[in-house]
Amino acid sequence: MTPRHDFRCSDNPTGSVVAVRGSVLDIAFPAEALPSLHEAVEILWDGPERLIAEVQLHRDDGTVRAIALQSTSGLARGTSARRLGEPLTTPVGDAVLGRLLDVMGTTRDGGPPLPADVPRRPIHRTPPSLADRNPSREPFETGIKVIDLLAPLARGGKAAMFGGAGVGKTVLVMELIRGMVERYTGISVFAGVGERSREGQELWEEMSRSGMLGRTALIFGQMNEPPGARWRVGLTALTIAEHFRDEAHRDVLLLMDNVFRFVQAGAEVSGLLGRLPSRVGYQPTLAGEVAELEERIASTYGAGVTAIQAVYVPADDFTDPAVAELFSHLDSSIVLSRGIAAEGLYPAVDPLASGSNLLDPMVVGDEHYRLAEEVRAALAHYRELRDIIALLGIEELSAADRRTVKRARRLQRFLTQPFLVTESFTGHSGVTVPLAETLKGCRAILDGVGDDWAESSFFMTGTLGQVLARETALTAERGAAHET
Ligand SMILES: Nc1ncnc2c1ncn2[C@@H]1O[C@H](COP(=O)(O)OP(=O)(O)OP(=O)(O)O)[C@@H](O)[C@H]1O
Repeated sequence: MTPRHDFRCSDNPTGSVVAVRGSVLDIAFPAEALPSLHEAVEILWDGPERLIAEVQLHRDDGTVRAIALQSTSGLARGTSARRLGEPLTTPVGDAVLGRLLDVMGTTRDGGPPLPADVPRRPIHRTPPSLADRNPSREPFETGIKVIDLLAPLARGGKAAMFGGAGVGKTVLVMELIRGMVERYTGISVFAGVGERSREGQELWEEMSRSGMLGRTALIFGQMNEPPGARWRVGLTALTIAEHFRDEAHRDVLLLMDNVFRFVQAGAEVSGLLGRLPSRVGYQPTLAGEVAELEERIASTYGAGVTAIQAVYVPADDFTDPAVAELFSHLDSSIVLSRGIAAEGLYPAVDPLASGSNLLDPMVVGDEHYRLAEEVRAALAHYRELRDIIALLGIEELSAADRRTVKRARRLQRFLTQPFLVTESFTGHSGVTVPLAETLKGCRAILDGVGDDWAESSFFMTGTLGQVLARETALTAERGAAHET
């Protein structure tokens, strides 16, 4: 059998397309020159753009089955194909900063093409060995209260936002970009996987407005592109991030929206390749494909890759195999809840379902750890009491339970926060809150400091000081109304 990564091909012999089924091509080659798995093959056609396919399986001694990365519309049987002798490659290095690229590394921002001598790297690589990985984890402060308190992100770690349609994943990822990239001195790489194509353009414009574009590379394979492009675009972005980590020793912030679309594209490819589906119709290779991507997102002793990913949860079903598979690779999981979003409590982070490996007294310290536990306990108790309140009314609760409800509701509201990226449609100016202020505020609420303050004073604001300022203004307003 041909070795998996033997890409030698001395004379680049040509083959011929023998079957075309959408994105899947069967290509015949001379038996002694059969391309290796993952090798790129160029289809020599006169179509609108260069057509590259990646070899996925060997059908027999003389035929490979490959997945095209561009549209194959108009491609006829008998068209010639040429081995490229290497896997798909992407341009890397400083030249890609400030540019919007597709899965092949072609510029899509309307600007000039990249210089011809820009270095390129294959998109398939093995992850760093365990000995080369840096296991140290320090918290990465985001300025978003509920995340810093209950699901702290790790510098050089992996985090994901999970949620069904329209619960605020993209808004949260955008807010993290706004809040973090400004303070962060490293490089950012944004991978747009299978989402709306206008989002790419908007992000590019937003980044150039805020002056962050010079430190960012944007790689897009959106929902209008063929499954091959959506499937491989994550690896392209990751390869660019790895180059900055390994060659320039610079910290990289890798943002991916949306990783579920990567799994979905893999399922489409698997079906097209003729593999039998597995659980819930997913590809039988689901776990391997997710691991191939996630295991490469790693920090080495030279520099770290901090990854923030958005994960769409189909039909709000957290037991979905793709979602469950992704959960197992993360340091921090931020779960967004439809119920909380429906109450207007944004960011709609579920405090009980979200968590982080960093929430350990050895990492965040005793005080933070205990406070997070107390906040969770109060919110969990309130959740239990809600049914009783709905049936019998709050008066039926004991005095202690009524106090818990009062404080839990204030905590819930205190953990909401107006975002910088939503200023234009909510009318609230965005705030970021230092962790120390978040801890101080939660401690005070748990100790009953705000028991007599109006709930609305805690809603969509920043520090406890800002809550108090609102409360004071409200009291003054009430006093004035009373006098007239
Ligand atoms: N923090 C927030 N503050 C105010 N409104 C918000 C916030 N987050 C989300 N929303 C509201 O929810 C809508 C959907 O958010 P968003 O596009 O981020 O969802 P999503 O989970 O990415 O959805 P999809 O899966 O459809 O891409 C926003 O347009 C906005 O109206």
